[in-house]
Amino acid sequence: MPDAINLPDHWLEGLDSRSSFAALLELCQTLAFYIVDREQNVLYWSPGAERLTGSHPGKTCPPEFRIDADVQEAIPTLGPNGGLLTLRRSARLLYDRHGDPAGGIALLTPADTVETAAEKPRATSGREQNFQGIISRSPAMRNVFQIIRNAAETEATVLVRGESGSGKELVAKAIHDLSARRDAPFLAVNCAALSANLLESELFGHVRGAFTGAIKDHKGVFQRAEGGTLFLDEVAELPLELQAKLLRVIQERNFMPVGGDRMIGADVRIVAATHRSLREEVKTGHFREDLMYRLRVVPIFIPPLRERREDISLLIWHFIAQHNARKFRQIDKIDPQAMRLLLDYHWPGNVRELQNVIEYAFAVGRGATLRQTELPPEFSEPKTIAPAANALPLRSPEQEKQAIGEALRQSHGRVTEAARLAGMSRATFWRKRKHYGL
Ligand SMILES: Nc1ncnc2c1ncn2[C@@H]1O[C@H](COP(=O)(O)OP(=O)(O)OP(=O)(O)O)[C@@H](O)[C@H]1O
Repeated sequence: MPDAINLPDHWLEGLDSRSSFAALLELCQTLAFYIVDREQNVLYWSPGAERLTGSHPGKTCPPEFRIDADVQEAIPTLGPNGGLLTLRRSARLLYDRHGDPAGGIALLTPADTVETAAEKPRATSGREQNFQGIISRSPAMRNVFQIIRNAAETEATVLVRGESGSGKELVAKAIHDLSARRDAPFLAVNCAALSANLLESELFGHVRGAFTGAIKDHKGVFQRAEGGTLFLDEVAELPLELQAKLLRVIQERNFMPVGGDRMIGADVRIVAATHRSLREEVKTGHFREDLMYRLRVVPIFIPPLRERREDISLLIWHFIAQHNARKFRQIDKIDPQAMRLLLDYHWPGNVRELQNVIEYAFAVGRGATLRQTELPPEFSEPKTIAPAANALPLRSPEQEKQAIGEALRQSHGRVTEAARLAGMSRATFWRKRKHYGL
């Protein structure tokens, strides 16, 4: 046991214990520690402890974490990646003012990295885990955060690449919010979601009489985002004729509305995104090479969630906290089997899918514990780990069209929900919907 800490009695007696304790806890949040009461209820589980163990145990202290004596020991527990983790635990009993046991406080450190523990909290400090609303503790994402910070200081065009639901729009928004353009609009357009004509009109606007139905002038997003940032999602889907027009805006900083007769200046920063490799699209003749180079001045790659598994539990608790705040149901514990399934899942729909899974659990379940039975059906099917994409070719085009139509009906046109019902990412859903003319 370490030496006792001797502080002057008269000074200690003059302290307000409540605020002093609160100040101490606040200062130590990045450390992994927790406090239980006499009944072994968890009173406090620090963000550092949540990071280290990958979860919050809820109200009742798991057996391995009980504090009923002053101890220094190694304990095995389930780690953030679902594997077994050995922790070193130093626990102390706490006493009330009558000298009776009132619970305890314990500090946790990874048993095998005690020497480097001093650097660890810095690398995964609370600030780094929530960067402009992007929750992550993975080293790859910390790299992304740094590129966002640097790119935001410039006017460079950014190309974000990542699978559907991996957070590309969040990255674009973060760049906008950190840039000098933050007080001007941030507008997003999904290039896969509209037909070529509608997309042209949405991007560049049209004048009255430009085509049947153009009953009045319409300002496109390039005009409405004046001074701000335009997020062009699924930019690889942009038809070739519109690629030429986009290239012109980037080079000349002006454009012509559909049916117009004068150029309009465009002061807009472009952040584009794609789930495809633009290089491959260039090779197959679907994307202009000159435009690719103009767009990918600063390329940012977001790894899929399955490649940053340390983020899974963090995101689960993040979305649970968001739902808890709505007060319909409070979840403060995840059944270990449910947690194991969540940690092992392949997450083809990335963070959006995880968000939906938590929403599903809140909708179908009750009580303080998230149970296995509250996870969507794909978690009880034997092949949950296989990517959903593998299953798609099993459907004939006719079946697929039917499935998409049915999903749209069931979800009353809510695309995110419909995509989930059809077992596709939202981007794939949009593309296929367009393909089948639904
Ligand atoms: N790291 C993250 N932290 C918190 N929320 C996230 C994170 N990544 C994604 N999300 C949430 O997941 C959802 C999908 O994110 P987003 O729309 O940015 O993905 P995307 O890659 O642009 O998807 P798509 O290509 O389908 O448009 C959003 O609700 C977003 O807030």
